[in-house]
Amino acid sequence: MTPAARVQTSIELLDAIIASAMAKGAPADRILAEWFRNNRFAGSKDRRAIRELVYAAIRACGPIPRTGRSAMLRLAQTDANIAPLFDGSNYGPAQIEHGEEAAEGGIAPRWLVRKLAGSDIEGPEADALLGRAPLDLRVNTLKAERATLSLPVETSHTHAPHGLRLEAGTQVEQWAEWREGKVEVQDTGSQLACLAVRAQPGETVIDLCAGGGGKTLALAAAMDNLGQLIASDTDRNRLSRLAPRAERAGATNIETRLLDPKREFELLADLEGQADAVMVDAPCSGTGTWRRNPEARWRLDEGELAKLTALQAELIDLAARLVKPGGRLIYVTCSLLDEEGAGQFASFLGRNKAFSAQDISLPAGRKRGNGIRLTPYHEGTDGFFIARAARSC
Ligand SMILES: C[S@@+](CC[C@H](N)C(=O)[O-])C[C@H]1O[C@@H](n2cnc3c(N)ncnc32)[C@H](O)[C@@H]1O
Repeated sequence: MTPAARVQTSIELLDAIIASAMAKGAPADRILAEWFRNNRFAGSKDRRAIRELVYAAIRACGPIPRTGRSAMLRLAQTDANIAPLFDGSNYGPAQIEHGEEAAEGGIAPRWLVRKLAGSDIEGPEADALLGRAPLDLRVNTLKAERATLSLPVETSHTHAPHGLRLEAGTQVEQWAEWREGKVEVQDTGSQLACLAVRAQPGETVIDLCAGGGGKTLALAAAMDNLGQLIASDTDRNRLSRLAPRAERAGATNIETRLLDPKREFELLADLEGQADAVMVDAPCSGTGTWRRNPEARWRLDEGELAKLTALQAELIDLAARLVKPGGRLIYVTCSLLDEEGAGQFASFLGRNKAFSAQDISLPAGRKRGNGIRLTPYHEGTDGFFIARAARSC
């Protein structure tokens, strides 16, 4: 493909991504993967260039752009190589018309920029939300040790005790060490969140919103496969990904429970007041993970955010019912908005006097409210709020 044809293809893909974001449909990476699958004429260099262009254009626009072309024009304002490719050639984009408008730049839609600023995420903190995420691994201590594991590429240690960092884009899934379950792909922030659980061998631990089980696997390793680890979620697809991952990781103490939305407690009733620890890795706006999903900024609106904060409150209250006297509740969110993090947790403590916040000391992070905040700018991780509370005996 010519460079101009790559730009035109990226514009068309951006149109599809914008439409999908407005309809809350497939995410950008799925739209790209499908296009690459259906258009085999695009070689690996084309695919890499198109992916770069699409994501750079998404990052360059704050509010949702009207069209893919206006998004690409916005990118052209910051990258001088792009405007000359609007050359009107056969497969290239039409020439730029005089006065043709580019999409608006910025970090996010304005209402969200205001909310982030209200949570002290502005300036370089806000800019870093749209940076490029590195690739982090967690060494699975059920099968290997960080100190002795040898891997095909150079890695550096992260703040997490079993964390390794390597160049983004490395195809770790092709390594024998990955297939053998010695390493898992997991952001250092997620690893630190699991550390805050302090899961011990022999305990009863519940990962209430386990999703595909990224954190469950870290908890199984911390428990050395001893004790009861319950992974629950309302999403059948996500939860079903856990079994093959657990098998590869050699994690043998996990029980999955698929919950019914609004009737979550029914399937957990036998655990009422029984758990040593319950982690709520709550569904959230994901403002801390925009480095990986920059178009997620365009999917969120104030109504959606209000629904999420209400659900988070319900899930913390549900978790509290499962914690035994003397046990602990760990609240985690990959959002940097206080209403989903420090504020949400403070409200929980306010309405539930049996719980008191515990100081958590993690190898990285700064105090925020009753918990710890991690940000891409300061800690180089995804953005997280992590807090722990103990139930009185
Ligand atoms: C932040 S994600 C969890 C990520 C996961 N813990 C991991 O480390 O990969 C939040 C999860 O909450 C789940 N969820 C949403 N509503 C829920 C509910 N009512 N009860 C339990 N889980 C819910 C979502 O399906 C999603 O998997």
